[in-house]
Amino acid sequence: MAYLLKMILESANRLNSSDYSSNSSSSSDMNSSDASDSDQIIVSSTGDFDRIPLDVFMQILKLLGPKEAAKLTVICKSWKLIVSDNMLWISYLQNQQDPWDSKFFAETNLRSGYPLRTYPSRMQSFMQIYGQRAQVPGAIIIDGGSGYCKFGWSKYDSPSGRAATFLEFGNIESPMYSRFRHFFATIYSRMQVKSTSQPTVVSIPITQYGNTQEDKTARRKLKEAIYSELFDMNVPSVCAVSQATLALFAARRTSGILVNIGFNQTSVVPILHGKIMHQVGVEVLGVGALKLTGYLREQMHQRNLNFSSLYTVRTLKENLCYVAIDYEEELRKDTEASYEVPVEGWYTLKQERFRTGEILFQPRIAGLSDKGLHQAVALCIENCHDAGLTPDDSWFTTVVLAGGTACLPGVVERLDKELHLLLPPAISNGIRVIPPPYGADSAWYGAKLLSNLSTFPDSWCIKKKDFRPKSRRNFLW
Ligand SMILES: Nc1ncnc2c1ncn2[C@@H]1O[C@H](COP(=O)(O)OP(=O)(O)OP(=O)(O)O)[C@@H](O)[C@H]1O
Repeated sequence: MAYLLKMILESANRLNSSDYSSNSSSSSDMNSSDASDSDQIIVSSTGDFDRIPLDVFMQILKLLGPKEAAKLTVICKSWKLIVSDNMLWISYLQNQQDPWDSKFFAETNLRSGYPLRTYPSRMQSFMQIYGQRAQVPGAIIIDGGSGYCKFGWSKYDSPSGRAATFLEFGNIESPMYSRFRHFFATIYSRMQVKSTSQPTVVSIPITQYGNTQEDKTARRKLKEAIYSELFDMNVPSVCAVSQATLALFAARRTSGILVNIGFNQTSVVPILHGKIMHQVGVEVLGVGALKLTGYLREQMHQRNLNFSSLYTVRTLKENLCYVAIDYEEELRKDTEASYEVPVEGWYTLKQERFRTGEILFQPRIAGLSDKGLHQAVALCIENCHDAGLTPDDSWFTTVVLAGGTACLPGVVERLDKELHLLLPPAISNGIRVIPPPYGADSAWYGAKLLSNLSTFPDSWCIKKKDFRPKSRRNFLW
């Protein structure tokens, strides 16, 4: 094997250093090569290598790695055909750190930007895609949740920082220019990057849900404010996409119902081909992470369980609480369990463990008048059905959860069960509830998919010179 590798490399190097070398830089080859465009050298075989079975040949190429393999395309047409094999480049992409499924989803569904177009009829070869991805500059990703902001560099595995939005930046749900500026400037400074250095991808909060002209104007202004502020900071190109859409992309879907159990509220968002269907209706519930923490705190007070900060309550919620599949039955069980909170010590919870999450489905337990989560999702599904936007119903039968609270054990199963009970079988049979793809960081990961696309930034970002706000600076906030 080592001998074969050596022979291949030698023959490639010989040819690379001869006449062909002028146009053989590995990355440009990868970008420009196409199985049909090498007319200069027409050789019908790979010479002595013809005797090697193709699968062995492929194994050798896999061992050589993408850089060396790319050089081999200049040897002759036969080599080029073999080396351009999609499966070979797929295997190189699979060997990289990000999950292959997500990369494949992104390259086949998100390459075009809006409007989304699904390939692969006009798909480029994976060799070209590999080369283009290698050259993508990457981006700063900022997902400014109303409770917690997640930020980081798109080429990293996960967000490099998280910050409590309400403590550090004020409430960005009422975004004034100065708040935006302070918010973005703080993040760039935390990341120790210049705003001018990279494109920035920002999640747009799920606000202004309605379909009135006022709602549309408010949404447009919010988006324009984000772009304006970042361009004022000389960010070279900017992409702002809804937090809900990004979370759906993270689940490798472009259509479905995205249920974000957020910090202050829960939003049920119908999305078709990456666009929020405001005309169908976004359902909003006043129950979110903060209410769950508050309700657990109340129950702990009632049982005289002392704690010095809300951090303790939150930690217990995240580590002991769950959602029961059958609430009444759970009340009859012994559900006692303990957890040690650093510094504070051991705590034992009983029914609080499942009563806390139950307010998602029965808000009245905590004195709230909202609909239950399952009722809001069922209503959204029925609205999608009635709207008849597509010939079949498949787009809205996938329900994707997002947000930290959606990580509570049992939420997926309970929602699935309740939806099957509420909806007629004709609709409920196809329903599938999907857990949050990356927990509280789902939107951040959706933005990461966009930022590493072979077509990024051109397909998704706007450059400063192309930005034409309708009402620059003339905003209400
Ligand atoms: N495993 C878990 N179980 C239960 N709750 C969790 C878990 N992980 C995180 N959370 C809760 O999720 C909340 C933060 O959620 P998230 O980061 O999705 O909010 P956000 O993005 O700021 O909200 P929004 O979507 O409204 O902007 C916190 O209250 C945290 O306690």
